[in-house]
Amino acid sequence: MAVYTEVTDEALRTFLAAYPLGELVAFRGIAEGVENSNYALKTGSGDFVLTLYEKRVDPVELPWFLGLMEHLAAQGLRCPQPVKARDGVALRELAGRPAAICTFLPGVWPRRVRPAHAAPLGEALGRLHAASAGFHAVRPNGLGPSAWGPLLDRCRAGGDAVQPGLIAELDGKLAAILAAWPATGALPVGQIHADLFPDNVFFLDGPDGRPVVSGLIDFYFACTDLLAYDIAVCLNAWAFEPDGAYNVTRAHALLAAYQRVRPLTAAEAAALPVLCRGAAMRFLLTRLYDWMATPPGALVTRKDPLEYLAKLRFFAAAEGSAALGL
Ligand SMILES: Nc1ncnc2c1ncn2[C@@H]1O[C@H](COP(=O)(O)OP(=O)(O)O)[C@@H](O)[C@H]1O
Ligand SMILES: N[C@@H](CCOP(=O)(O)O)C(=O)O
Repeated sequence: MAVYTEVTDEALRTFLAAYPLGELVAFRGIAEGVENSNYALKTGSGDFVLTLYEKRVDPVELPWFLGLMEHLAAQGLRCPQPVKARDGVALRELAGRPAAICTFLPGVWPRRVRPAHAAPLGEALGRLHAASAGFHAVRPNGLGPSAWGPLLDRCRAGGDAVQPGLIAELDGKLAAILAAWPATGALPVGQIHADLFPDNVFFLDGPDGRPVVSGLIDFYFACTDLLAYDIAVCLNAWAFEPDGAYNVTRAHALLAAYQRVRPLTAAEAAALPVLCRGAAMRFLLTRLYDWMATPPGALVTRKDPLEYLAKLRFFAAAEGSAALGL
């Protein structure tokens, strides 16, 4: 479910009249996604995605997100490119919501991650970081280490009902992560995606049948943070098998392909284990909070926080970066 705001044909036609995109040919709501309302749009000029930004996105931040996507697309990265209306403005309003049209990307996201996805993903992440180097506006990570304590506090009352002993375990693990977190200035910083999960990476089959990245989407958690933290997010999201086992071969392929674009510094390589623990903590906490805050019967499917407890435990026990595939 991800159409929270309905758009009438009439409102859409009036909205589209501001753009040089030709006549509306087809229009349908996209069921996937959780944050915003997305519509697939076909006009005389081609295929587009119309997004109406819902309550969880702060409208003040939208120019930063759209500016980053515009910058990355101009650098040749395959990501949604915001489309400007005739007056040069991409961020507009529709049905009482901030709204924007972006280019539609071909491909599908992998429902089942395979070893062959790892190298193209690593390369795409490296390219994203390289392409973002010229984008200088800063957006602090609202879900970075300083947010984890307050988020854990908000889960304190109900967390142990999800799993007995959970809150005490997270208190201990969070304290250890924060104590080992890299000092400011120790690692390279840049624009990161921060949520590059399989559902945000589209693939097509290349000429040899191997998957090729056809697009990266959903930049609405993007921020200015440690580049290597983005790798840690990807290892969390892509390197585990459905049975919970860490696939070190797949992780190695991801890391090696990334490093062909941007080699890691020695400090980044050494910090990888704590960055992976931090990324596991971040997704565990947001899932735990959503798990407790989402009322029964809500249309959004809740994501399992305990999947990330298992990942956090794995990273806490792993010995060094080599055990993670570096
Ligand atoms: N530029 C795009 N090109 C093609 N499909 C897109 C594009 N943007 C979004 N989508 C589709 O919309 C779905 C939800 O988008 P997403 O940005 O993940 O939403 P949310 O932020 O609400 O989670 C995606 O899974 C994809 O099917
Ligand atoms: N990737 C996060 C949830 C964010 O959802 P998205 O649909 O905006 O990518 C998680 O798995 O917890």
